[in-house]
Amino acid sequence: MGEFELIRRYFQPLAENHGSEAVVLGVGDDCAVQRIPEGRDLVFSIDTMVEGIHFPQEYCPDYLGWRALAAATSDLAAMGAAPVCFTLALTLPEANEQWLTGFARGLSSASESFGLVLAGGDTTRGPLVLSMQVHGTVRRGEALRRSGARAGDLVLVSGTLGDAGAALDFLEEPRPSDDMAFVLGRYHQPRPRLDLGASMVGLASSCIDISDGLIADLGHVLKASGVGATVDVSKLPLSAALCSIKGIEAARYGLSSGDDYELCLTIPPERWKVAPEALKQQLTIIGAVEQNPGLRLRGGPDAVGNNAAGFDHFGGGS
Ligand SMILES: Nc1ncnc2c1ncn2[C@@H]1O[C@H](COP(=O)(O)OP(=O)(O)OP(=O)(O)O)[C@@H](O)[C@H]1O
Ligand SMILES: Cc1ncc(C[n+]2csc(CCOP(=O)(O)O)c2C)c(N)n1
Ligand SMILES: [Mg+2]
Repeated sequence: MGEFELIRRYFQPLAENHGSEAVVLGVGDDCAVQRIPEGRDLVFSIDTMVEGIHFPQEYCPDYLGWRALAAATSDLAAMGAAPVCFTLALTLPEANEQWLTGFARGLSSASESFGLVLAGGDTTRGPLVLSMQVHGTVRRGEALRRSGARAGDLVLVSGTLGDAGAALDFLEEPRPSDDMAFVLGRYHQPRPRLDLGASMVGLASSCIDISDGLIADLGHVLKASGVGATVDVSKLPLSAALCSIKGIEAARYGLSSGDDYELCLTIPPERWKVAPEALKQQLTIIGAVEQNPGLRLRGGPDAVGNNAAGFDHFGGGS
């Protein structure tokens, strides 16, 4: 099977998954063409996944297709953007039909589930690496940014934290318990918080998605906003499964492990008061923004440290 046959067989069908009026021209030409509606801004981002770094060697291709698109799409959720389309740059060691079938299946269900149509890409031979560029739109000037947090704002997170990080210990488990199966599901099939992000436009003062752990990602918000915060570790939303698997260590996972793709937002208290009940139910208040720079943790077990700098691909060297 040649390069063009591979694209036609496995990826062309995704381009026809669900027509989007915004994609004027998709797979097959030198570029795709996207039309931006009047009064909206284009929001776009690219993320790469490398075998052995972001996913294990010999990883299930169905999960890989889903996870790679979910991780990239989570950045659209963090900006409050509505999803439109994505491009896929895929480097493969070989054209294995069984692998490609699984990968295209996982990618296709993620693309339908998140409402993003495949608009183009690039296919090359080499070590397994994939990059996805996602495109969305948001009302002009209203994209949620990292830089808008102000002293007095509440710090909120969606869902539960630490599950996907805990799953890394069980990726090879032949007979996982129910608790293990729960955290594994959170690692294999993360669900970017697109609806929540879009609903927070005009309400949140800042937003980031948690790909790298709460301490690291909230740290990016605080730095970009020129403020600090105190987080009450006893308020962290932790799943029953994580608590049962990790016990006293659960809070450490909630603070510093990545891959959950939940949102961390800040919001002025007067806006929180009038926020719709349906939004409040998806979020947990974990702390408050302060003038004094830096992140302070209180209310946690003694074992909890504050030094989770996040994953740095070039850190630790000279
Ligand atoms: N090679 C690069 N060239 C230009 N800008 C870059 C490059 N790498 C990263 N950036 C920019 O740096 C900023 C931070 O990137 P980073 O990848 O850490 O954020 P993220 O995608 O939200 O997080 P994650 O990749 O952990 O999901 C982004 O604005 C990104 O566009
Ligand atoms: C097999 C395996 N080992 C470790 C991890 C954890 N991990 C790797 S990179 C990263 C941060 C985001 O990276 P980037 O900044 O490049 O987007 C995280 C949380 C994983 N997901 N899979
Ligand atoms: Mg990135």
